Amino acid sequence: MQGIWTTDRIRAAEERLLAVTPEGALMRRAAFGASLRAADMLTEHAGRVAGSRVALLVGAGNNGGDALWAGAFLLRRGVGVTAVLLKPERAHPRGLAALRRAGGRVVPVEDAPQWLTRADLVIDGIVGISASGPLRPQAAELLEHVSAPVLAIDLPSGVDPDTGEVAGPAVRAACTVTFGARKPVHALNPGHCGPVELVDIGLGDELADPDLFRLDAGDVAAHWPLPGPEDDKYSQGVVGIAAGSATYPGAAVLATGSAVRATAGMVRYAGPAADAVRAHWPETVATGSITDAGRVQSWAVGPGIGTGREGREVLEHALGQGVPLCADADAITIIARAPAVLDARDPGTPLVLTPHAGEFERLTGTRPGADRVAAAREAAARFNAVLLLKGHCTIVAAPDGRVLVNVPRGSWLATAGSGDVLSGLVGALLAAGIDAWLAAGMATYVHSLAGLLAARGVPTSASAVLAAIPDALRQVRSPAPSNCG
Ligand SMILES: NC(=O)C1=CN([C@@H]2O[C@H](COP(=O)(O)OP(=O)(O)OC[C@H]3O[C@@H](n4cnc5c(N)ncnc54)[C@H](O)[C@@H]3O)[C@@H](O)[C@H]2O)[C@@H](O)CC1
Ligand SMILES: Nc1ncnc2c1ncn2[C@@H]1O[C@H](COP(=O)(O)OP(=O)(O)O)[C@@H](O)[C@H]1O
Ligand SMILES: [K+]
Repeated sequence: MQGIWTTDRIRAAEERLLAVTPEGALMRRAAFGASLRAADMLTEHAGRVAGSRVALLVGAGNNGGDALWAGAFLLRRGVGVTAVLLKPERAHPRGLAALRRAGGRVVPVEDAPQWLTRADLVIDGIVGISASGPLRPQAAELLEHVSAPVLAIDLPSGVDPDTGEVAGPAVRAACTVTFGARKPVHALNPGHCGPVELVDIGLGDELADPDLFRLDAGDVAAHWPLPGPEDDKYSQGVVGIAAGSATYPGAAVLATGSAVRATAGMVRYAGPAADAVRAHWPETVATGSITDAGRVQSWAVGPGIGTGREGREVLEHALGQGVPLCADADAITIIARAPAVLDARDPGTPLVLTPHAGEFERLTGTRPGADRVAAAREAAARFNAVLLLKGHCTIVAAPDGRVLVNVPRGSWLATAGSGDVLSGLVGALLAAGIDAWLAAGMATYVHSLAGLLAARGVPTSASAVLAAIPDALRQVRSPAPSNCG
């Protein structure tokens, strides 16, 4: 698992490390890493390093210092570097001296447009982890003149470091180079960060447990249930799906199908769409009513069941079975309207709730807001459930405070029915006995990878996402190497 630390924690760790490191050493380490990345970008976008032109946007803090030092390193490689100082009197003194020594040009903000429009690459050192609020007007105006690719130092300026919120003009980076540890913004706003490269500055020993996690392919591969020599169809966990209706059988077909694709264990379906489910997935055991469904090790309940009395009875019955349960879609609305339905649950039995923002509001009374991690964490504690908050970046919070963030692979899953596919995946993993927080995270990871593989660059559908689950699992089990992102 990748760890992610909030800026308070990073700052505290940096202070401890700074106290035992020669002055300026950390910044030079960080800036040297940034200059290597900048050189790669110049090769990629301008076809050369020596002879290319870089503009630095330099704010008043250490983030600006990083940019100045990176500029000094690039000058040594024959790059023409111009620094635009937003607050000349507060520019990092050592960084500025290094840039000048190396032959860099320094210009005031008024002259910036001509240098920005000519640049092959812009380095954003406006603000880093100490950013507060939207960009100040002077910095915001400068961004209007940027057309070259941007390398963000530590994080894209204008994006909140801890929540990823954008409340005004902000840098949209082609790539971000960060130092010491990943910060929440990198997982919560991948669209503004671009691929994120981590430069080691020796912070590791100063960082304790992460605040957030991000799963990688290895985590998913290590825990994904595969049949072993001793297994049979029951031993891997039987998942029950209660979804769909006679009028809307699609949700049932999608949720059941994704459970079928996800694991080798048995899938039971219970509900009014049994005929449609059998027709699509002959390997399922389908019945018309949840009371005849037989034993399962988990339930996924909700997509398309309706929010009336029948839906409520189905949910209550499933909650009363004492097995882990994923409540999605209509099941969430039922809980929101009649929280007493949860009385049927044994509080020790794992529950996963999978709201999108609208369902979250129904459930809790408020929109998730800018700090989606805090919102998901609070709701997880309040409902004593794993709370999977859907969206471009999906947040998975456990009632004990653990949170993971799924960094999406594009927006391909913004298509009708893709949530039904997710609930089948979660249900299947719960049946295999996997910790509910991890199960929800693994399901989300594979769901977004399946979305990418289904789309291959063009709009896709929930059925295609479902069909891509096996390929996603194959890829997870033998991932392509990557050092960025
Ligand atoms: N402390 C360390 O050991 C290291 C720090 N590093 C760099 O230092 C950065 C943090 O530096 P600082 O704590 O000095 O602070 P920053 O450089 O992140 O920002 C502080 C400055 O930005 C201004 N500012 C804040 N919000 C703004 C906004 N919305 N619009 C415009 N200006 C705004 C403030 O007035 C202040 O002058 C990191 O992000 C990283 O880039 C790296 O050099 C690695 C080592
Ligand atoms: N812009 C987006 N980028 C990435 N994933 C998205 C985006 N919009 C939605 N998703 C994902 O697609 C799924 C949609 O689920 P849901 O809202 O329940 O839709 P439906 O009810 O149509 O199935 C969720 O997993 C969500 O995280
Ligand atoms: K920055």
